[in-house]
Amino acid sequence: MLSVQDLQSYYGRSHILHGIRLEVAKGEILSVIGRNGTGKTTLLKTLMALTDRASGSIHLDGKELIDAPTHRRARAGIAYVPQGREIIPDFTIRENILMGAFARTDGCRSIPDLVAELFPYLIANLNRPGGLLSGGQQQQLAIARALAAQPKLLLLDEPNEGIQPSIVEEIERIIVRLNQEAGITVILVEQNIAFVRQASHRFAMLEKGSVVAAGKIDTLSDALVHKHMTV
Ligand SMILES: Nc1ncnc2c1ncn2[C@@H]1O[C@H](COP(=O)(O)OP(=O)(O)OP(=O)(O)O)[C@@H](O)[C@H]1O
Repeated sequence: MLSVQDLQSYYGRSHILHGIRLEVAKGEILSVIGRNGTGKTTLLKTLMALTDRASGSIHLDGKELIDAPTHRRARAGIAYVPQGREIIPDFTIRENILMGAFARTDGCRSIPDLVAELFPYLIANLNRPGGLLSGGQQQQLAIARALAAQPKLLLLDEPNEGIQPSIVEEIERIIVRLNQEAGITVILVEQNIAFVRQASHRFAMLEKGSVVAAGKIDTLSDALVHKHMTV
């Protein structure tokens, strides 16, 4: 479904990603792991055309997107949940969710059934301002906004960062459900290796902007984790 070849990415003169190669099959969860500062967020941003410059190839279902701006990638079926969530505090929950719907190509600006199924709390509170929600609820809102675009491919950047431990499991369950029940392909940046092992089909380990190990999740050994992730 997604094939990335020789991906280079830059912020100004800083060359951050060096020849990334990735393959993600339809229906998979690919987890991108690695130490802080190795380029995981930059990889997701580059897939969404949000860095200053990039080259290489990003094929989604056979369509080359490397020169496409962000809105065209959204319309091609990629949705992004950024680290820090970036919801608009003064907008209601409904308005925040519907922002995602502008990427739909069928002109429909409604809340999809999947969002209602996964996030009953949000649906019961559609007129509350997004800024009044807890961190975990805001994360749910950011995921709901992305799902309102009815994406094929969802990019999730550390969805459990800064969230109360009691809510983490709920977010994890939602990620697994949207993959297993709705068939949405996911690229997940995640620090929790136990969850990576439980939820993902494949992994890619980054170091200094390059993929240093990748494969089926059962090949993610403790030795690999220790070598590339402990400080
Ligand atoms: N806007 C920017 N301008 C210049 N350099 C940046 C910018 N954003 C990130 N970088 C640099 O790019 C490199 C990769 O950062 P990135 O945030 O992609 O890493 P990461 O693996 O996601 O780390 P973390 O887990 O801390 O989020 C780092 O050296 C960082 O300092």
